[in-house]
Amino acid sequence: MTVLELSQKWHLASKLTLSNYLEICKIKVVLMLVLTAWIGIALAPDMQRGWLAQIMSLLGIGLLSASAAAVNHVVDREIDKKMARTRHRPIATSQLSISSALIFAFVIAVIGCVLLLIWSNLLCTLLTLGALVGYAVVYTLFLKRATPQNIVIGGLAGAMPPLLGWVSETGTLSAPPWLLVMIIFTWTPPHFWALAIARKNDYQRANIPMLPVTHGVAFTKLCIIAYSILLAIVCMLPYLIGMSGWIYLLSAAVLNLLFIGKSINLYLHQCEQRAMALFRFSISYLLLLFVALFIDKWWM
Ligand code: HEM
Ligand SMILES: CC(C)=CCC/C(C)=C/CC/C(C)=C/COP(=O)(O)OP(=O)(O)O
Repeated sequence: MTVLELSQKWHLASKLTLSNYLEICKIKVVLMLVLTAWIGIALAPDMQRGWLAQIMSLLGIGLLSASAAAVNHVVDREIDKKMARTRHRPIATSQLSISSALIFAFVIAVIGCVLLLIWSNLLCTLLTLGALVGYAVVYTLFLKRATPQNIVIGGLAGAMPPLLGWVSETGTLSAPPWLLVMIIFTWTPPHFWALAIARKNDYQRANIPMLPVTHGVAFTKLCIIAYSILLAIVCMLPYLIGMSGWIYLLSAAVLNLLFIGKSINLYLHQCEQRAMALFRFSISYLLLLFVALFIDKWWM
């Protein structure tokens, strides 16, 4: 083998390893979590910490979220092997060993904690660690396998980042960021159940008690409508307490009308593609809602 061939092989192997590590971090989800944490910082009272401290805090929150995602991949490897959507994952296919994944998760968690301790504060570090344990242990190891309410309760961990961002800035707990947590908390069930309807057979095969498996698709669709209405109500709270203005109110009204409309549409039609479309819409919805919160705060 020539030196050129060897270097090409090494290049390919390292690219593959990097993409495996990125995959177990659930990088797109983590980017969304970091975005919501950033809005938490942007809406908090300005503590004159400067942009470097804010970026480092977001990096810390992102690293701890990625660590939680990596642990989820290790804990769920047997389930992942049984589901069409997840059976190509690096740990499920043994492309990445359990020990490498756990060492990786530990190292990035330690770096994340150090960043948060240096650039934010102890309360933010502890709360972020709490969210990590909430997702990687409480949701993944216990709730996911135990009850169809798994994602309702477990959703709290993923809903925490706006509060984490706010606390990284202020060092104290206060009421306004909890409203943002409540928004993501209420958004999570329709976000996930839409996907669970489309992937019902996967969950059935893996023996995971997701709502469409235990209570049927029609009931799950009704729950999605109920949560989308609740979400619309919760979304009004930032305006009602004077935290956000009319740009946010208008954006939230349009987005929620669309969400409710699409949920009702899903109930009225038996079509797997509509469920996937609602799942994808839920992601754009959250992105646009949080961008609207930001624009509302900084353009007025
Ligand atoms: C317990 C709570 C949650 C559950 C059970 C859940 C479930 C899922 C699942 C199963 C997927 C599909 C992943 C895949 O295709 O491999 C997904 C995708 C996604 N979720 Fe969630 N989710 C939750 C919370 C959140 C939160 C809090 C956020 C952001 C704030 C979020 C953002 C996203 C995004 C951006 C994607 C698309 C990822 C991609 O395209 O690769 N999720 N979610
Ligand atoms: C520190 C902090 C904020 C932690 C939150 C971590 C985090 C990555 C939350 C996202 C929730 C999520 C993607 C759940 C899906 O898990 P699943 O196992 O049901 O989905 P899967 O089958 O795709 O793995």
